[in-house]
Amino acid sequence: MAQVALTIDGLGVDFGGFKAVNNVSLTIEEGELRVLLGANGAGKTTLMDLVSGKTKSTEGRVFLRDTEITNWEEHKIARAGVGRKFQIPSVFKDLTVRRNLEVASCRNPAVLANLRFGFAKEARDVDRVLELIGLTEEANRLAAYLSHGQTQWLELGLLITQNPKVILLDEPTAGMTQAETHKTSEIVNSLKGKHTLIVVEHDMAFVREIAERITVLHLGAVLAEGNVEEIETNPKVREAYLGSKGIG
Ligand SMILES: Nc1ncnc2c1ncn2[C@@H]1O[C@H](COP(=O)(O)OP(=O)(O)OP(=O)(O)O)[C@@H](O)[C@H]1O
Repeated sequence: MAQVALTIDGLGVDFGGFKAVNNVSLTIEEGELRVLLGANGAGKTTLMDLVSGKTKSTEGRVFLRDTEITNWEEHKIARAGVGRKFQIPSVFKDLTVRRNLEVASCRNPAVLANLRFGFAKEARDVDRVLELIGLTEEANRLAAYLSHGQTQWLELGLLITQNPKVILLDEPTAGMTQAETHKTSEIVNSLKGKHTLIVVEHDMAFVREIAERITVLHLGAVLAEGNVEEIETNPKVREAYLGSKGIG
């Protein structure tokens, strides 16, 4: 049986009487890619905030593998292995793409340990990530000259380099062109099995390209869980999330 990467158990938050997230339970396995879907205000971002420690929960528990991380400080949760990509990139614009990744890899203690044996492994790690995010040809360009999509991919690369146990991606295709969105789906698909990801996304075309298991949130609670077909044909989902228009 696959090892569990993240367990969310009865998690919730009460904002002065309003439960933005209400008794949510999820189990994410190692190497799994889970999509979180839901209409505006369903509680997706708040759930990510509760997992990453940005917001403190008022009920329930969160475990990273076997370690309970409920309501730890945000930086401590990040250090324990929950990596989060926000829409606003934090790349160093006056460094090259490669240098950005090298700097990120030096923040990773495992890579630092390897430096004792020379830089070969670090360089290999950076090359691997460059390939994963499709920026090998841009390696020596300054990050300032990257397109919006490329900057987002580099940001994802910075996260991957730090090798978190779980990666949280909040609307990774926001503001992207169709071509960039498609390339993002290829990148995300290539991460499957190697990294554990939770992806919050609205764009159904993108979701169809990447999704294995989908959890649908509605009014702060889990409404349904299943594969793309099960979700698209689920009457409760169609009614709650999609109105009469259907998914897409
Ligand atoms: N700090 C807060 N205090 C009070 N209400 C909040 C707070 N943060 C979020 N909410 C409310 O909780 C609900 C869930 O918001 P959330 O941003 O998690 O939804 P979402 O599913 O991510 O939506 P979107 O797709 O629009 O980003 C919303 O009604 C929002 O107004």
